[in-house]
Amino acid sequence: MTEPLLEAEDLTVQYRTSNGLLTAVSDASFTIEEGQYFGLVGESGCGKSTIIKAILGGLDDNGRITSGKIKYRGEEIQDLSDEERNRELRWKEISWIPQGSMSSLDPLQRIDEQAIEIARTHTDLSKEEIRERIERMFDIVGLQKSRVSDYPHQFSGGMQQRALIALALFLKPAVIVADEPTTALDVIMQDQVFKYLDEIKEDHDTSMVLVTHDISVVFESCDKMAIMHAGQVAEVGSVVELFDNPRHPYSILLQEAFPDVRYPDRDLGIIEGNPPQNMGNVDYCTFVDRCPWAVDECRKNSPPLESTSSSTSTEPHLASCLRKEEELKVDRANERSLRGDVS
Ligand SMILES: Nc1ncnc2c1ncn2[C@@H]1O[C@H](COP(=O)(O)OP(=O)(O)OP(=O)(O)O)[C@@H](O)[C@H]1O
Repeated sequence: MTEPLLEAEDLTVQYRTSNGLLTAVSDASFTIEEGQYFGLVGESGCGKSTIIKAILGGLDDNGRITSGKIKYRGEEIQDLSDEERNRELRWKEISWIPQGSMSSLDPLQRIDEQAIEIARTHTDLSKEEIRERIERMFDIVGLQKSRVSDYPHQFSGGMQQRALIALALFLKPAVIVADEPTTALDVIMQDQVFKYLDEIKEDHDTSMVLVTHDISVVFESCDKMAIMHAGQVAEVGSVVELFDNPRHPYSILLQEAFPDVRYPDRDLGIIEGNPPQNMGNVDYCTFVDRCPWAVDECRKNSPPLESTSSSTSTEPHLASCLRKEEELKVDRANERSLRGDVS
């Protein structure tokens, strides 16, 4: 079997805080294959950006991978130095579209100069080819080609974000890591960027890790997804499978909370309570206090992320719940409180 393109294996990340160690990500595992678009979803604070930063080697100074591995094409990358990472991975292999462009563009260099510097370090493209590619990307993200020689400060905030997307994509990287990439853009521009992402996926077998709050974007654009809750991966599998047959209580309640065109008259559920701040090591299910189906056992151990019976040979469907094989049904009569019944 070939190695996955990108893999997180039992990844735990902790931050030092004035209250002690905070576990932002706990034993997270997932794999991304070549040509796969992978969505990472979950409430604010569940650890999505921390995972992205861990993949890119950009954790804040007080953050550390305390256990687990991140592999790229089978090679461990979590301990690479910045220099090794820049030389071997950045831009050409793994390219990053961050949430905000301000800290990512060099304010002292024109965009085309930045493109030339990146491409010269990572490819043997000629100056003309580089210019052609960055101009084509400018066109795609809705910027005038004639502006490739502008400095970042000559663009508006949204235009800077588009210039950054152009830089992140013009070398056709193997994996694009995108943290809410189009949030700052208007709807038409978002659509255009996603259309282009679909196009390069077809043409180059590009993969993507897409972090977003917007689950509908994941349904539209991704093949596979992980749903996170308070540092733990609740469930991971194909988007269709997770939507049609969620196995983790959090995913089941999330599905109830989102509008579904198939059931336009359905009342939407709400997920009561707030996710916990995980201080110290996590040896319990982080959803336990919000879960209508929790049992004592859920407080005693952190449930392993394991295969469910709906896994297929081509796409495992994993969930981290002791009750993942039971038919958990939301009690509709009591839907607002989301007390559940097991049938
Ligand atoms: N530098 C830091 N120091 C201490 N705690 C941090 C730090 N960065 C993140 N955290 C904490 O780690 C947890 C995960 O944060 P993270 O930013 O990864 O979440 P997220 O899912 O990306 O949230 P959002 O969707 O709001 O961006 C949160 O509890 C957050 O407060």
